[in-house]
Amino acid sequence: MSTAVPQPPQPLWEPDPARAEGAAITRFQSWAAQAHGAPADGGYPALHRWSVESLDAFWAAVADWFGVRFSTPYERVLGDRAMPGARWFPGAVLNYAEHALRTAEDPLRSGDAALLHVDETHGPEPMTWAELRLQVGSLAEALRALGVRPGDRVSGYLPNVPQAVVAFLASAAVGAVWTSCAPDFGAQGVLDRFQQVEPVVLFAVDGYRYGGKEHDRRETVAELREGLPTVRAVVHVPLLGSPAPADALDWSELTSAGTEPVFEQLPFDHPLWVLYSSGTTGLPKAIVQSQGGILLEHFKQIGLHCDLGPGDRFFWYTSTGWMMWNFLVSGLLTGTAIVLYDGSPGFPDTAAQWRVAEATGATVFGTSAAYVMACRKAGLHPARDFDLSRVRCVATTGSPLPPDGFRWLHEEAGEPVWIASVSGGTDICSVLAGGVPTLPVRIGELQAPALGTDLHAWDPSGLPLVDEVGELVVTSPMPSMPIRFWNDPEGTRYHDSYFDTYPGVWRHGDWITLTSHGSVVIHGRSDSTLNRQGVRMGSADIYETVERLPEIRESLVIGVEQPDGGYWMPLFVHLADGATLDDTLRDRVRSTIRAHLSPRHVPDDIIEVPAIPHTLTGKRIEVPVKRLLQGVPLDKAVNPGSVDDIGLLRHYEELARTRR
Ligand SMILES: CC(=O)CC(=O)O
Repeated sequence: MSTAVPQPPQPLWEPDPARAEGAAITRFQSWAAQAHGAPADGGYPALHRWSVESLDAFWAAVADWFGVRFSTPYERVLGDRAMPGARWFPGAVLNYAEHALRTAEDPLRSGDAALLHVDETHGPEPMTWAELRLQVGSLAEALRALGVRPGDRVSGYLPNVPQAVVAFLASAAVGAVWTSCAPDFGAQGVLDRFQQVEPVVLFAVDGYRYGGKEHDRRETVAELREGLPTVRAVVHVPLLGSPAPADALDWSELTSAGTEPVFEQLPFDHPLWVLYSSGTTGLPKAIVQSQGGILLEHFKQIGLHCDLGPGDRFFWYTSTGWMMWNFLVSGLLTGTAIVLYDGSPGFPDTAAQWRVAEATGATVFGTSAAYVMACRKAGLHPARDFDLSRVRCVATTGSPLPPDGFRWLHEEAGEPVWIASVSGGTDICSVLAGGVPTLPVRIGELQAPALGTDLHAWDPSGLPLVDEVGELVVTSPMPSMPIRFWNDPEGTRYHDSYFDTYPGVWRHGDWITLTSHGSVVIHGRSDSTLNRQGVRMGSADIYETVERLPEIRESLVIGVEQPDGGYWMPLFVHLADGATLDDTLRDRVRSTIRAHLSPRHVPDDIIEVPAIPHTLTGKRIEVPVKRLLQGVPLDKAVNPGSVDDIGLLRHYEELARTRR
């Protein structure tokens, strides 16, 4: 039997040695070797090992390297390392927004662009660091005058526009807890989120432009106001130019006083924002991350892994309803200008995002793997048709980038472009594995686990696997892990979301392979969360909406990753007596979902089934159905003893066979 170690596949791309030498991560390693005991040799693998074996030294080094301003110093790096419940930097006091606006204090930089706003009607409109700082300062003062205090929630029903960044930073400056939804969410979707956290202020647009059309949202905003009795003030953001309703405050009046910001000094674990992640049952999880935890995690990820700094322009196509928006805004931490594109990814044509990258001089351009595949399918030639000479990295997320996506980017996105396929999520508002500017890129692989991320692939009994598919686990705490879920006083939902499979160990819910050459391959969700174009959606939302229709007795929605990188999201319906699944009913199902949730929630197919299978405790069976649809045989996909009617599952097994 041969014991030869498998040879890694040939790299698709390797960093230019001079570039690798100058990368922040290389300089960080040399400095940390002197100042914090990091290994001077062994490159990224050695640095990564040290970062997870010496968590305290690593995170102290990150804080030092990025010059984190602790207005009261920390007593220790990790007070308690139990998961959940790790205590980071006890005693430390700071403010996230102060760091995001630091560049404005530099007279040589304050006149540079901090934000570049693009929409479907205009090219880049800059806002300088000085302007951003004063707008944030003015709005923070206005929020205080409205009685907003640290810990109060401030909500935004806003697209990806400068006003959203200003409102978030002003909230963080005051110590309020930010939360946002994109305006393509229907009223019920927003209320399911915001009602959980009881905001005192609502920033809301009158509408937005998307796909060449204006979408008036004033009626939805009225519904939100009705459904949010805790809101004391509504701030009207007139994107479509409509006047403020009589009882709403005017955006420009609150932001034009020219006031220097006052940054509330807050404990490290003070909540910064609430993000939402939809599960399979109940309301979306309301995930709370801390000011200090996000500050350090994003400094590391943006400064070291994305290699972003002053002079860079960071564009990620996102909406305010996805954590990539929060990640994008953190580009400001490293003095980088961020590109806010508020529009359709495919308007006026599929090339839209490349056009934005060209127009803004983006140096790191992030998008979804699905967009890359759409460009490939449309036969685009971005580097031929646009000046992408400034783009040095194209990053993708949302779903694993398929091998053809790597090849296409390598050929069509300009030479030599670094392809960073990254994966993490809302739960940590960051990246667990992805880009490293000093490592080679191999087709279909994420370059490596991120620094400070003790990532492994485990089998069901908790044994580590290499070169085999396992559950993605993180065995040491990370600062951006949730401090808690909102309205989860005992921490039960938080615990059950990540820690019920392997006690004390974070189970992320992805199937991965950790390769023997140190890279990571992601195979998709190991639970049944729907994840379409990077946006996680709860099946529960869809059931709730569809089953309001009298013709639908029960439903089941599944998201299936396809071998070609696509995503198939069928909705199975068990009809009420006498109902027929004809085109009229199909249209009604689609339009109900579109109106109450969003266009993204609309299924690809609606398929009638004789009944929906359940567990013995009455839960709809999603994961086994997904596995059946992926071709796993019935006896491997489900334990028959746990199902109310095993015969129902044969239907899905058969469907998978006929679809192949
Ligand atoms: C970084 C990510 O993992 C983003 C996502 O797909 O949710």
